Amino acid sequence: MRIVVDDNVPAAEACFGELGRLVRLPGREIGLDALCNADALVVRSITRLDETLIDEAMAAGARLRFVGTCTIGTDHVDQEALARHGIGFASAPGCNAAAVVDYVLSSLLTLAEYQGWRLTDRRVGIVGVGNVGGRLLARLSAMGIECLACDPPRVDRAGSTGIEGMGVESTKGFTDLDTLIDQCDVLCLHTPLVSDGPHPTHHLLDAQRIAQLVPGTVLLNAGRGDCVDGLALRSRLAGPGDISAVLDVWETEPGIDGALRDLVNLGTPHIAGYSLDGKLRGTHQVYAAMSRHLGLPVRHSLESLLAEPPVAGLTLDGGLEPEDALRLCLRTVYDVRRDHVALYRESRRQGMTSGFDSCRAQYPLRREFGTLRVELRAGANELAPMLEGAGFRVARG
Ligand SMILES: NC(=O)c1ccc[n+]([C@@H]2O[C@H](COP(=O)([O-])OP(=O)(O)OC[C@H]3O[C@@H](n4cnc5c(N)ncnc54)[C@H](O)[C@@H]3O)[C@@H](O)[C@H]2O)c1
Ligand SMILES: O=C(O)[C@H](O)[C@H](O)COP(=O)(O)O
Repeated sequence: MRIVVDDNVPAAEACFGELGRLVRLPGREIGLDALCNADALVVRSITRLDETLIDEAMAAGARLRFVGTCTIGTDHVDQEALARHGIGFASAPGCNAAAVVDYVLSSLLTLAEYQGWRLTDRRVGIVGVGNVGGRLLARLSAMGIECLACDPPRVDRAGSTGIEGMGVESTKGFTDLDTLIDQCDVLCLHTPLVSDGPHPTHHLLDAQRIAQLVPGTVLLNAGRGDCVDGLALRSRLAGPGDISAVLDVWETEPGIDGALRDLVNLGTPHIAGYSLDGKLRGTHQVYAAMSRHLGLPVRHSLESLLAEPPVAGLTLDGGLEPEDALRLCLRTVYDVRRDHVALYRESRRQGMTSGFDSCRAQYPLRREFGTLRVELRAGANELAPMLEGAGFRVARG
């Protein structure tokens, strides 16, 4: 069995090695030739598997039996075409959701510091309340931050406008996007890219909605680049310049708009979910699904793949403002400024496309907030709710 695996999938040898012979390829080079010579494919979001490519490969006699994407997003794979050819498919729902929430908190706390405001004084609107948005809602609410949420497909599915079952009380309930735009200081987009149906997300934030953003709003997109009209955002930032923007995802990745990159407050190369924990969860979820598809046992546990974090603990004494303490803890684990600087440096040095991709290919080790144990001395116990809410493991003094 020949398994073609994206270069950027960690621990593939440990997981898939016993299922077949591995061939590593850069994700953007997995095309017709690879499909025609593989029994299974393990990809990430940069490999486009559309209907034409799948049909062409199968018409050319491909023996492909299984495709797995070690990512949450699935808009790069035509699942109907795979099913039509009897090819098994699995993605990795939720695998890197915790890392995306870490990214959002790191970004917002950084902007708050630079611009002189406190996150606890802001109302946050969350668009798309699934694995990522739901975790963000839970963490922000536990930190005492007021949130509004918008997720029309979820409301359709639940048949109500409430927030039942989300375990969150400080949130008033689900509402529509225009209310979020009108009433929130921060707008976080965590929607998949959906082109059709009753709730499409392509240019969900179009020119009209971008014009409606209240001055002072922070717009953060860590869903898919096409959910925001990049040209309209560029005009708003270049013109009045009265809003802030954090972009992890961009239209036309990896060849992103350099003018927009220069205008956003924080710009990163689609790495919000790039914790080692998140990537290994993705690998393991696909490995487990492929094993089941082949009728084989799942021999390796996720825990066996994860090493100890480089910094496991931190001790805090009293006297720190809660948001300063939070910044200190989160920067011990992950500091978004590193990725922002890397994108600017590498895209200037190598050009936009290569710079964007090289930051992702050579991504440094990053762990999740949940790997850090924060020990509080007696006088610092008041910090516990904020730090626990943000996702750290806290031991009170
Ligand atoms: N930047 C990154 O590194 C990164 C990492 C992980 C995921 N993502 C992206 O984030 C997306 C969301 O991830 P998730 O794990 O939460 O997915 P999910 O499927 O668990 O949740 C997505 C939610 O968005 C909602 N939604 C769909 N259309 C909507 C609309 N028009 N308006 C409002 N809400 C809508 C869905 O009902 C669902 O509840 C993924 O599809 C992926 O594209 C990006
Ligand atoms: O959908 C996802 O899981 C993320 O967007 C993913 O982390 C992006 O990383 P890539 O697949 O591009 O390596």
